[in-house]
Amino acid sequence: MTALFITFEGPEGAGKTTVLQHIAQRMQHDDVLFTREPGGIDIAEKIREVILNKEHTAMHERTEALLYAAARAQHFFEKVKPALERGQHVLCDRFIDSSLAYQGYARGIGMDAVKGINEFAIGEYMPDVTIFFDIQPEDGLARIAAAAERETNRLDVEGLAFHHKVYEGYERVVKENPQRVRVVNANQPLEQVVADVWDILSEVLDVK
Ligand SMILES: Nc1ncnc2c1ncn2[C@@H]1O[C@H](COP(=O)(O)OP(=O)(O)OP(=O)(O)O)[C@@H](O)[C@H]1O
Ligand SMILES: Cc1cn([C@H]2C[C@H](O)[C@@H](COP(=O)(O)O)O2)c(=O)[nH]c1=O
Repeated sequence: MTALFITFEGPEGAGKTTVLQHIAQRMQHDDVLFTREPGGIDIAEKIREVILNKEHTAMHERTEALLYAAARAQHFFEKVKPALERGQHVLCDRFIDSSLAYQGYARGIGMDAVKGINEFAIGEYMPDVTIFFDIQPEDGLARIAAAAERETNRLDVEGLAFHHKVYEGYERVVKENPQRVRVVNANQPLEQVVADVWDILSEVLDVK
């Protein structure tokens, strides 16, 4: 079976990281790589620290978009592409759709401009399947606020209007990519969200 690149997307606090942890525990395969953006590899984790640092309030939105794309290029060519070439499926917490929703739509740079930057960064590569965790921003942010162990970052602390724009950006991504993007209701008990994601993965991968 050809190795697949599967990405997990959604607003803040949607549950992507938690669900991925459950999937990783349940999955019996060693031919699956779990990773995340921004980060997943040393250089990209260092870029992550710069982007998400709450003290960096002066960061221009173009700088932000370029840093996400730079982290993506390093992570993609150093970790994701070699894994796919070895035959490993890759499950990645966030990818280019985050840039489209957050930088392209919510920051107002424009989705086409962000596509252009990313085309330079990683070429034409796109995920095979994307699972969108659908939750209203208020509900996701309330989860983060309730999670004492979760440190907030520079993007989390943007106002609610920004997070509503992020959600609208994702709605566009979902509408424009019906073949690639699968939507899961993330505002359900965790076990149900895990089960819904598992059903999609079972359909596209040979998992037990
Ligand atoms: N279905 C759920 N119901 C209730 N709480 C949940 C659910 N899924 C996750 N949570 C809790 O919500 C919080 C945020 O979850 P998580 O960090 O997995 O979200 P995320 O999508 O990765 O967020 P971000 O992208 O903002 O980091 C955590 O405290 C987690 O335990
Ligand atoms: C990849 C990517 C991410 N973001 C934002 C989304 C979140 O606010 C943070 C990442 O934090 P998480 O806890 O790991 O989800 O970065 C973005 O704005 N653009 C992107 O391309």
